[in-house]
Amino acid sequence: MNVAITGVTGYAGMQLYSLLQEHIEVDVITVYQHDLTEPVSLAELNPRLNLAADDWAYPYDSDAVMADNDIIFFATPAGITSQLAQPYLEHNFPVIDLSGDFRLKDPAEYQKWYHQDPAKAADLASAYYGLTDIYENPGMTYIANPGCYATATLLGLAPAVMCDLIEPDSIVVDAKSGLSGAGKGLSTASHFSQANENLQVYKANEHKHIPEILAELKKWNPKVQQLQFMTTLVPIDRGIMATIYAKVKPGVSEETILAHYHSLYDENPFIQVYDQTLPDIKSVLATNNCKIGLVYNETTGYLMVVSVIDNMIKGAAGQAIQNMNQFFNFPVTTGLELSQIAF
Ligand SMILES: NC(=O)C1=CN([C@@H]2O[C@H](COP(=O)(O)OP(=O)(O)OC[C@H]3O[C@@H](n4cnc5c(N)ncnc54)[C@H](OP(=O)(O)O)[C@@H]3O)[C@@H](O)[C@H]2O)C=CC1
Ligand SMILES: CC(=O)N[C@@H](CCC(=O)OP(=O)(O)O)C(=O)O
Repeated sequence: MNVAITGVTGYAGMQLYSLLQEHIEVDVITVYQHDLTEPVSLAELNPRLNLAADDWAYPYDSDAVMADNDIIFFATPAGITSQLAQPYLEHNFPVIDLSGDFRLKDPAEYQKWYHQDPAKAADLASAYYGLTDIYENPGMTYIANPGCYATATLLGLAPAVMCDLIEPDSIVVDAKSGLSGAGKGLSTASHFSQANENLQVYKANEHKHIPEILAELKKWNPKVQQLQFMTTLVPIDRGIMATIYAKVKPGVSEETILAHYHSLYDENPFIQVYDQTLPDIKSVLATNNCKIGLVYNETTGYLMVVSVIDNMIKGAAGQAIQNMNQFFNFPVTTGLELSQIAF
């Protein structure tokens, strides 16, 4: 098959390109770039790509994309696909959108959390939220790839919320991310001398993944109406750890909790549940895995869930490929049998 990517000069796009190069169902990857007026050498556009032979990058053109490809991936910032999606939606052409533009269903909510103009309500309604480890795509062509923090948090909470094991108003998430989560652009917070040897809490109660996470939790259990969610920038290249706390419901035992986590995830090749040791970030780096550790505190009645992912893979490019595999009915692990870094 032929795949198109736009945003290959960014972190997520670069990661996606390199994973697609190894995908056995992918014959041709064509890069379309927003600021080109004529084809340029791909090696020149992004010298960091590992190319067997040089290729071309083309000016972005939706007609050319649809004529020559079977699917397009957008690894572009928020506020772009809301402007570019229309032709693909009209033609039911498969899109995997790594940005947040089509994750929320309510345009006003998007405006509130993203501070940008939303896509049309009807277009948002026709997008599918591709949390692939939980949902099966019924064949919808516009796939909104989940956010990185949202993925770690939702996978960590799914059994507890779906099976009504925790008090619905007691969920607190303390999530940490490495710097690649912020993309290639530099800000004061991500400047080396500010980020190195430092921890920075940011976007307190304002993070755009809050409504995304809450929307799914409410679908799973309408009793969940709120979420306390915090994000911290940690001085590592990649990786997310979501440490989640929630009060366990009276009468729910540790064994019951473990049984529900194992029941939802034991058949999933990408998710591992731990009840003795807690997972760390390095153990998922360079993989599409999510490792989930559980600790129950009998004294306080709180469950702590530790959910770790590689933000660039499970949190972005890997999950995007999982969505492509699901859409085209390829085996779920195709192109995603990645070895963790051994150290
Ligand atoms: N980094 C991560 O861990 C994750 C990222 N994402 C999402 O993936 C998307 C890409 O993120 P990331 O790679 O980190 O971001 P980067 O800033 O690193 O890359 C953004 C890419 O989009 C391109 N771009 C910029 N402006 C436009 C435009 N107006 N039209 C089209 N393309 C444009 C950039 O091109 P140029 O070189 O010209 O600037 C670049 O290729 C974002 O929506 C992000 O939220 C999702 C989950 C995790
Ligand atoms: C460290 C860091 O800055 N992380 C980004 C992660 C956002 C992201 O990549 O998610 P989207 O796909 O929803 O944009 C942030 O907190 O905004």
